[in-house]
Amino acid sequence: MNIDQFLDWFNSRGVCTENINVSYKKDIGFGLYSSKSLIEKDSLILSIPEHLFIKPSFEKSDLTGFEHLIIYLLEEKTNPYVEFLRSIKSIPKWRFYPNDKYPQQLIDKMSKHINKYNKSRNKFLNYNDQDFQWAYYTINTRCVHFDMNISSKDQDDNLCLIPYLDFVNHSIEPNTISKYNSLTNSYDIYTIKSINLNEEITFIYNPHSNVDLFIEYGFILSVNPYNQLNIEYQLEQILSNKQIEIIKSFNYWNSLDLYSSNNDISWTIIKSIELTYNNNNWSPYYHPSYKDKYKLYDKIYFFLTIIKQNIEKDFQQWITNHFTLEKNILYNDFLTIIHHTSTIINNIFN
Ligand SMILES: C[S@@+](CC[C@H](N)C(=O)[O-])C[C@H]1O[C@@H](n2cnc3c(N)ncnc32)[C@H](O)[C@@H]1O
Repeated sequence: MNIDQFLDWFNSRGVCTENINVSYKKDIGFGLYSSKSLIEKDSLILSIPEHLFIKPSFEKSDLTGFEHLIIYLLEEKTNPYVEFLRSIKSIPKWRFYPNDKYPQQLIDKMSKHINKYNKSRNKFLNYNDQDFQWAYYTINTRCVHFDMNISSKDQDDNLCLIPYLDFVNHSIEPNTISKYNSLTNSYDIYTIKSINLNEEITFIYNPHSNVDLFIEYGFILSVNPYNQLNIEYQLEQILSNKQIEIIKSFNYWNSLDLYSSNNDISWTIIKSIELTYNNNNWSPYYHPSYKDKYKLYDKIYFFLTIIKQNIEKDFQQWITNHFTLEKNILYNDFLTIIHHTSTIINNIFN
């Protein structure tokens, strides 16, 4: 089914789309664009009624809501929206190149992603790989959060697919927000800026870093304030197993990320680094002693130097014909975070 047939069907459902055009662009795929000369800020531009949502059925209790939606896509043969979705490619590009020597920062998250994928894949062995991949990634890249009013608060149970709303692309400087309206039982899009003719309508999916966007959706942004650098495996290199156990026992082995826009460095990271030189008087609760201030400063600085060297090495090894642009952007993202963190450290200690 092509886009015009889908839009004919969708328009026959009675949704008002007079403010909006659907267009296709090479790098971003389909998207929604303003068809009015000017749409004012705070306008309701699209309202999709709940009866058009595709929600998980929860017929089988061993499946998550996400997996129920996969079954729906695989089994549904008459819904024109599902027919149309079959023509859209949603599989992130890196899944086609498993032999690239990706940097550790990507590998850690890719492994988590693949583990989750395989867990679902093993529950659906009666479908072939190609169909399953299509259904899995269609849900993964297009569903939205929706409170199903069930006891489970797991995000994989509280989601749905919303035809047409799923044409909206992601931006970190969006011109709309979308939310469920429980008075009208519809998912609504409101402008948060005025929008000119032909301007793309965007919202922010989530404050995703470029690594997350690359892995989950297959694209990255040239500028992204939500970038982060996970330093778990780097900390594992400077801490002994016993020290890691201590950190974990206080529930500090989490939020081990450096950020490109935060103006602080996380307490759990400071405490982890302090432990490398202060085994005897270390306490999880108190600030590092003032007299050791410069020691801590030196250790953090040294640690940042090691992280930088590891990243440089990792990216040199990532020889790729498929991701030249992504490689450059991600490399610069990480160096920017390290530089930003150095500046924070300087401000804290000097
Ligand atoms: C919810 S769909 C949006 C509609 C989609 N473009 C389409 O062709 O149907 C999400 C997918 O759109 C693409 N996308 C969304 N925002 C993007 C962006 N800022 N840059 C590049 N691709 C984007 C990615 O392929 C992502 O997996």
